[in-house]
Amino acid sequence: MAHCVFIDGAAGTTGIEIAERLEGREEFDIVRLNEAERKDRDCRRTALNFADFVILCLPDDAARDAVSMIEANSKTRIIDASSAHRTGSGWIYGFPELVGTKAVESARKVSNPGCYPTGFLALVAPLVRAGLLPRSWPYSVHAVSGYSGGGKALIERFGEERDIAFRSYGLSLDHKHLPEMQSKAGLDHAPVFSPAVVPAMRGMIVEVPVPVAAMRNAASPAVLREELSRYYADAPLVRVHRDNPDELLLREGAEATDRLDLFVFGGPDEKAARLVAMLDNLGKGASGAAVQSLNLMAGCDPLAGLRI
Ligand SMILES: NC(=O)C1=CN([C@@H]2O[C@H](COP(=O)(O)OP(=O)(O)OC[C@H]3O[C@@H](n4cnc5c(N)ncnc54)[C@H](OP(=O)(O)O)[C@@H]3O)[C@@H](O)[C@H]2O)C=CC1
Ligand SMILES: CC(=O)N[C@@H](CCC(=O)OP(=O)(O)O)C(=O)O
Repeated sequence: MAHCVFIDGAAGTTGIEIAERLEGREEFDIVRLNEAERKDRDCRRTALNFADFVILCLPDDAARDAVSMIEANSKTRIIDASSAHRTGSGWIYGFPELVGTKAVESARKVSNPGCYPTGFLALVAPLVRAGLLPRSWPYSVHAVSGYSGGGKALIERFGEERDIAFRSYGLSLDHKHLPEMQSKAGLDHAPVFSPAVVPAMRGMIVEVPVPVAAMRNAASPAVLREELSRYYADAPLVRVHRDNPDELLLREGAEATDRLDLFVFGGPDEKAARLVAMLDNLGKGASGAAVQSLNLMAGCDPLAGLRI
């Protein structure tokens, strides 16, 4: 029998992309609310408690409210795309490559990782765990994202202000992704995070500079690359590149992808490295990750509906 799935926030950027990935899949029946119902709490409450799986594609407060509407003894299992529960207890962090597929398969409540943390953690967490990068280093993260990362509001803004070439933000140094980056990588300090948006619909580049020669207990770039290759050898969505390109490009009209590409660039003297992740903020950074977790929770082909 098909599993019943309710996407709360189905009219938003992430929700639409999840529905596209589930289109035509026989394993799932999608519960749909019409325009008049989709923000009605009673209609949502009914759907939230009726569905086998609920995927929350809502702002944080609305996601918390949705969770509060699910009855304690309900059979409903939850995937929350918002940042409301990422470091919350009782929630499994929906990054199977880092937490293990089994943890996601059996979870009742999964919190989808943030888009920037997906890139940061994919690079740093396995290396810190392996003792090849120190926990105590004050890391920094530089990242650029396509404007769909900011949902409908930012898509609309970039549609109107066509002269924005680069938007640096997070300038108060309290970006909501910091707790997740620190805790899931097991770091002593939150990184200094410099996010920016460029006039491309989707895609992102997340970079962590590591001055290995100046760090205690840090391995060479070649060893870091080797460890990432080993760690992700059986991860079908993640590719660790051995042959580094001369440049990395985000393209305005980039196709959707659920892949995560990782690079370790090292200088000729191997004294420093640039760890770089490229991904689609709406792919492995949001909707693709939600479908990946749903596949595991529902016992389906782990790659069904994903674009790799
Ligand atoms: N965009 C991205 O790349 C990523 C997004 N996320 C997270 O996913 C979540 C959704 O983001 P995104 O899709 O980009 O945002 P959007 O703003 O594009 O979509 C949010 C949707 O939620 C609806 N909504 C808001 N409040 C309620 C409510 N109380 N009840 C029902 N529906 C409601 C909105 O309705 P309306 O259409 O009327 O405004 C909208 O359709 C957010 O928490 C975001 O941070 C996570 C990773 C990446
Ligand atoms: C470009 C842009 O605005 N990006 C969003 C993050 C998108 C994301 O990962 O969202 P959540 O963590 O909220 O789920 C931001 O910086 O707030």
